[in-house]
Order: sequence, then C-alpha cells, then structure tokens
Amino acid sequence: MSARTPRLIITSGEPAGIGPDLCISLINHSFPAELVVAIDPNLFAERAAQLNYPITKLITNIAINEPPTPGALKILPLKTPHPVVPGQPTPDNASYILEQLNTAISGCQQGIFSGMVTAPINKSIINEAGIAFSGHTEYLAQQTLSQQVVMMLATKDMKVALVTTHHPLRQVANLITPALLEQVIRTLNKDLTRYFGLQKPTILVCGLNPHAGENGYLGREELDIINPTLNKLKKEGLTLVGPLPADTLFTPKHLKTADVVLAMYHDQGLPVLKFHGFGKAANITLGLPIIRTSVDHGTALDLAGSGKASSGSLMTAIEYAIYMTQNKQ
Ligand SMILES: NC(=O)C1=CN([C@@H]2O[C@H](COP(=O)(O)OP(=O)(O)OC[C@H]3O[C@@H](n4cnc5c(N)ncnc54)[C@H](O)[C@@H]3O)[C@@H](O)[C@H]2O)C=CC1
Ligand SMILES: NCC(=O)COP(=O)(O)O
Repeated sequence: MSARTPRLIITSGEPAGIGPDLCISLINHSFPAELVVAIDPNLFAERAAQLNYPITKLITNIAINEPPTPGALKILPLKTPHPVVPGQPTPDNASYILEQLNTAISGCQQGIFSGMVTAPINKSIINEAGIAFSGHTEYLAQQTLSQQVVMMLATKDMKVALVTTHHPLRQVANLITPALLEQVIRTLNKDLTRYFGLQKPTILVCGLNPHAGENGYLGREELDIINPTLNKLKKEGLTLVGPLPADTLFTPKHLKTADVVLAMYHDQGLPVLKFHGFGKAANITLGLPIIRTSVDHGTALDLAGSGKASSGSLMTAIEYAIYMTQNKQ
C-alpha cells in the first residue's frame, strides 16, 4: 500500500441514524485517500435518493491488491437483516452494526485498510439486542486485545483525553486507581508522540473533586491517587501538570501551555471540548494496534434522512485518520 495514499474504511454506523447520510455526503468531497464505506448498498441508494444525491454507479470492487486511488469513494457491501426506517432504530439491525465494526477491525489488522473511521451508533439499541456494549472504544479494545486504550477528542487546537469512559458516575471515583491512571498517562504520552509527533507532550491533568480536593477537605483522590502517580511519572521525565481544579484548568491561561488535557471522566472533559468545537472535532482511540477515529456526535435520530446533518465532524475524523497514517512513527 502506498505510504502517501491511505485506504480508509468508514463504518456507516446505526442505519436509522445520520451515519448513512454523512457517508453519502462524502460524494461531494475528495480526500487524499481512498474511502471505503461499509454499508448496505440498498440503504445507501435509498437514503441518497431521499437526500437528492444523484447516484449513477456504486463501486463495490475494492481491488485490495491495487494501490488505493486518491479521491475514490467505494462501497463494502453488507446487508441489513431488517428494513431501515430513518429515525427508528431497531435491535434487529444490531448484528449489521457489529458486522461493520468486525469487518473494519479485521481489515485494518490484515493491512487491507490503513485505518477505520466510525459513524455513530446507538449503544442502547445494541444492548437491547442482548449484546453488552458500552461504546466503540471499549469494543475495539476488547476485539484487538488491547491492554489500555484512551479516548481523546480533538479539534484543530484542543485535545481532551479521558481517564474513564462510559461508566455510571456513581462508579467513577472507585475506578480511578493508581494503576489505571498510570496506564492511561503512559498510553496518552506514547501515542501523542507516535501519531502526532509530540516528542515530550505537556499533559495537563484535572483533579477529580471540586478545587482538586481542596487539600483533602473536599475529597482525597488527589492526595492519595493522582499526586503520587503524577510524581512517579514525572520522575521518569514525563511532562505532567496537575492535578489542577478542572473548572479553572479549562481557561486560556492554562490551555495555551498544554498539548492535551486529561480529564478524569466523560462529562468533566467532553462538554468543554464540545462547547469549544462541536461538529468540528474527532474522537480518536489511542492505545489500539490500529488507527481509529470517529465523529464527535451521536446518531442524531431527529435528523436522519432530513439533509440537515452536518458532516463537519466526519470530515475532521477522516482528516485526522489520514494525518495519523501519514505521520505514524
Ligand atoms: N461515536 C458514537 O458512536 C457516538 C454515539 N452516541 C450515541 O448517540 C445516541 C444519541 O446521543 P445524543 O446524546 O442524543 O447525541 P447526538 O449527538 O446524537 O445529538 C445531540 C444533538 O446534536 C444534534 N446533532 C448531532 N449530530 C449532528 C450533526 N452531525 N449535525 C447537526 N446536528 C447534530 C442532534 O440533532 C441533537 O440535537 C446515543 O445512543 C449515544 O450513545 C453519542 C456520541 C458518540
Ligand atoms: N462521547 C463519546 C462517545 O460516546 C463515543 O464513544 P465511542 O462509541 O467512540 O466509544
């Protein structure tokens, strides 16, 4: 495969959501990559007609032994077991969603694809089908036998990574252990160098409690867990700042010094990132043996088939995947 032209697989996600719409909108864009969309061709054609996209021909021959064609958009055909109604997801199509992911993962592992970009899925629908599923991040970690993955959302000028991902808030404090924090920071540090060329990234670390625990009077996790872990890693030469109170960490004075912010939990870090750049950020999974980026939003069932969904985040996710394949060290 050419080092300069990646072949990326795009999983179209929940068929009743906006994933298919966003994949269809790729017709109007050209990337320095070959894009292969994992989707039911009938769904692609039906939704394209609904959105008034003229489709003359779908290319389903991926020609994996040929070099990728820059700017090409191809289809990897799969079949939805159940009819798709925009805005109305059904657990009967959960197997189709997982088939997309499994096809993408194995294709990346075999070197057919340089990386995968995922459109959104609805976690609860997959669970309704009787399949325990908390997110792409955790599923990819499990399927690739990865020891520690890290969810990081990135716009062009801000990166926020998470120590914990999709857990009930009640469980979060107990999940933050020295071992987890150490592994997350090591993975983050390593992959910021590996994929983004940051040789010694500055990582700004949030406290867990208000005011970073106020010297133990508002919670002890900073004193007992976060500080000792940061000190251990700082002695090894990592550039870590914190734990800082999360409310004031997210201000320009601190952010301008940081390559990435490490938040302790999902809704500590992501609302700030999304306020800053919803619709133009990518979700990147670090710590995997393959490259995976994703959109920053969900299935937006209210917009499926309406033509009102913005493809900005999918564009950013594809751009980041291309960047990562080309800058990987
Ligand atoms: N990468 C993924 O697979 C993700 C999946 N989800 C899933 O999505 C489902 C719905 O989650 P919500 O919290 O409702 O978030 P959501 O992102 O689907 O929707 C939140 C609001 O943003 C709007 N919106 C979302 N994407 C948009 C786009 N591209 N253009 C214009 N407007 C857009 C929606 O219309 C809605 O008003 C959940 O099941 C959740 O698990 C959520 C985040 C990421
Ligand atoms: N808020 C991010 C999100 O829910 C996406 O998670 P994942 O499916 O990429 O793990």
